[in-house]
Amino acid sequence: MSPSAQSIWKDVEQIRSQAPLIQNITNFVVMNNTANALLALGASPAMVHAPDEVEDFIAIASALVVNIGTLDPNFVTGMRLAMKRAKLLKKPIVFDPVGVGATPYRNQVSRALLDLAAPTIIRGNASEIMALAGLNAQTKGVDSTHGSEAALDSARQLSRHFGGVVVISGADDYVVYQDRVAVIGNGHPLMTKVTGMGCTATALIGAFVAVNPDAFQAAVHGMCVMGIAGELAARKTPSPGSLQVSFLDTLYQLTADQIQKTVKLTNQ
Ligand SMILES: Nc1ncnc2c1ncn2[C@@H]1O[C@H](COP(=O)(O)OP(=O)(O)OP(=O)(O)O)[C@@H](O)[C@H]1O
Ligand SMILES: Cc1ncsc1CCO
Ligand SMILES: [Mg+2]
Repeated sequence: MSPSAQSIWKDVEQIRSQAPLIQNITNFVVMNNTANALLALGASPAMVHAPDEVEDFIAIASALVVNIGTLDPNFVTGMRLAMKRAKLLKKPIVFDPVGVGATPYRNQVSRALLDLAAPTIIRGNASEIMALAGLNAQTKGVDSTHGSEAALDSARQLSRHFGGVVVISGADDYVVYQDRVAVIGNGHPLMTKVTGMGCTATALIGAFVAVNPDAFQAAVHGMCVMGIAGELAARKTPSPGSLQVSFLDTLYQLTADQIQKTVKLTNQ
């Protein structure tokens, strides 16, 4: 079934009623933002990265989100253990290759993690998706220097190689799986002035894939809700500090009617 306003709302209701536990191994910059976004959506976040406990924790979690934003060797050990165990236990993995392409360390770690345990869903901006697919893409640290459509071929290639869903975020978001592509036109440019909105999108996808076994749908639903909440929040404020707060409030109060009226989703 193609994703639609109705299927988005069905998953939002599932998340609100089930409050799935989402294990996050994520970066120090966004830990608070993404935990609050998961709570506002209705999920139950836990930021757990110590190598000594990640394997035990994934046993009780419904999905694993791995984000390489503030990478260090201890985090990498935790990521390897958690991803391997998640694979074994058939728990979905969502991977965010923050800043890949910027340094050889990020490239090596990302490729090794993907080879160790192929994620269910990968979400990055255009530069990150292109770098991950092996293109020598220009990147400016954690920000993209390309429009999202520039990474479509790379996303298709990654999806074929790892067998999972690939999301390219940006002004338009693309969700790619095999021969399927969905385009989401929601969002607002002010969202790029709040740190970690991409990381937040990845975390929200973690909640959707925890309640929906169709990973393509889950990724589309997560990106739609992200974009809709950002767009509605930006109608209430012109500045990034209050956008961050308004985004959480909007997410918490999101209704089926708002989704229906705001969603800009094209299934290709
Ligand atoms: N120019 C834009 N116009 C409208 N919405 C946008 C724009 N850029 C980003 N967004 C929104 O912000 C979300 C986050 O995407 P973005 O590509 O900026 O992530 P990112 O670069 O990975 O961010 P970060 O690394 O800070 O987490 C997108 O899914 C989209 O909803
Ligand atoms: C700013 C920043 N630096 C490393 S991770 C991160 C959060 C946005 O990706
Ligand atoms: Mg990012």
